Amino acid sequence: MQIYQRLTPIHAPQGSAVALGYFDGVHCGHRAVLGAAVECARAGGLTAAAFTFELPASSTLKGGRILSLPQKHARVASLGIEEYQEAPFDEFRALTPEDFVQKVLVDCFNAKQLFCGDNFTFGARAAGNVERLRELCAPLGIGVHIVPMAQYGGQTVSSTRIRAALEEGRLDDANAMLGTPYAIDWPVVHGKGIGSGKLGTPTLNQNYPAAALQPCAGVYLTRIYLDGQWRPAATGIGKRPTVDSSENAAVTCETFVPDFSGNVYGQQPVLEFHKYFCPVRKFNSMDELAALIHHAADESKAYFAALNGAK
Ligand SMILES: Cc1cc2nc3c(=O)[nH]c(=O)nc-3n(C[C@H](O)[C@H](O)[C@H](O)COP(=O)(O)O)c2cc1C
Ligand SMILES: Nc1ncnc2c1ncn2[C@@H]1O[C@H](COP(=O)(O)OP(=O)(O)OP(=O)(O)O)[C@@H](O)[C@H]1O
Repeated sequence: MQIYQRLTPIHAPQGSAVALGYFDGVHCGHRAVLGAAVECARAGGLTAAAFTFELPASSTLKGGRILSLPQKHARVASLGIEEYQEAPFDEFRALTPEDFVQKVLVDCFNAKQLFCGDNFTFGARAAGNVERLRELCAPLGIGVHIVPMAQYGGQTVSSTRIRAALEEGRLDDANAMLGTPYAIDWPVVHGKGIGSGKLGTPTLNQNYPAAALQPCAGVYLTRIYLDGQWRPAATGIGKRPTVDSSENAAVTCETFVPDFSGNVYGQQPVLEFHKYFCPVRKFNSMDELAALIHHAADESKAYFAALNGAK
């Protein structure tokens, strides 16, 4: 997938089928929109493209990011999108709906077919909606396709609902709406050395950047991609009350990978979250904390053994 970080003409000699939106999480609704653009492009000899944008790290416009950019890109690319435009929001935020259609969709995309959900808005102050998009595109011969809104639990799937589910510890709901497990790939950083020391359970620390959405504190059954294979693991997200009782203790994200030893500092392994296991607690001793970590790791091994056995 070719990624453009500025508003640039893409490679679309026969024109393009373009999916439109922010796509944080690349959830099942987004997949339907992106997938429809890919299908249309393949059937009609067009280039499969997506128009999205990047917000400054400090922006609260859309809430904390569900996925890192590499994770977002990997998921969009896996759906078959060939050309991906991810301009800074400021490059087009002031365009009128008319200018957005001309300068972005016509000049940059050579768009022939557009795909979005019925809540898509565009142009300065989100002045354009899907009816306006249709009005502006009809005289240009550009087709506008509104993809039916994906539902979960009787309500429309949205990035906002997924953020709430992750923050409330409802990982099953978040994963069902995402259509694939929630995952992170933050760089592995050094911890305090307690894990490999007193605790006897070395942990791999992948702490969240400020702009990212942080799921609910807790212990999770996870799997991590290391040295070319998926390995069952157990992850704790929280303030580590057993080892740090200070009020403003940092929240860390630490993963114990049983039967693995290796130096992965600086790498960005993908860590998938499969089950919420239990809350983080203050234990009376390091032995009790170590027992919980081993127990969670055993549960994770059993969970993935059962999952792989069922395939
Ligand atoms: C699966 C798992 C569960 C954890 N649960 C807790 C917990 O309930 N309470 C707690 O204080 N710390 C918990 N932790 C964090 C440990 O305290 C932390 O991994 C340990 O202190 C090592 O820190 P270090 O990486 O800075 O050396 C957990 C860690 C893991 C990997
Ligand atoms: N449930 C859904 N089903 C189908 N398409 C959707 C769904 N949700 C959003 N879309 C469409 O996918 C594209 C990207 O959506 P976008 O990321 O802008 O919003 P969202 O998922 O509704 O999140 P938010 O909660 O931030 O509004 C848009 O075209 C939007 O209309």
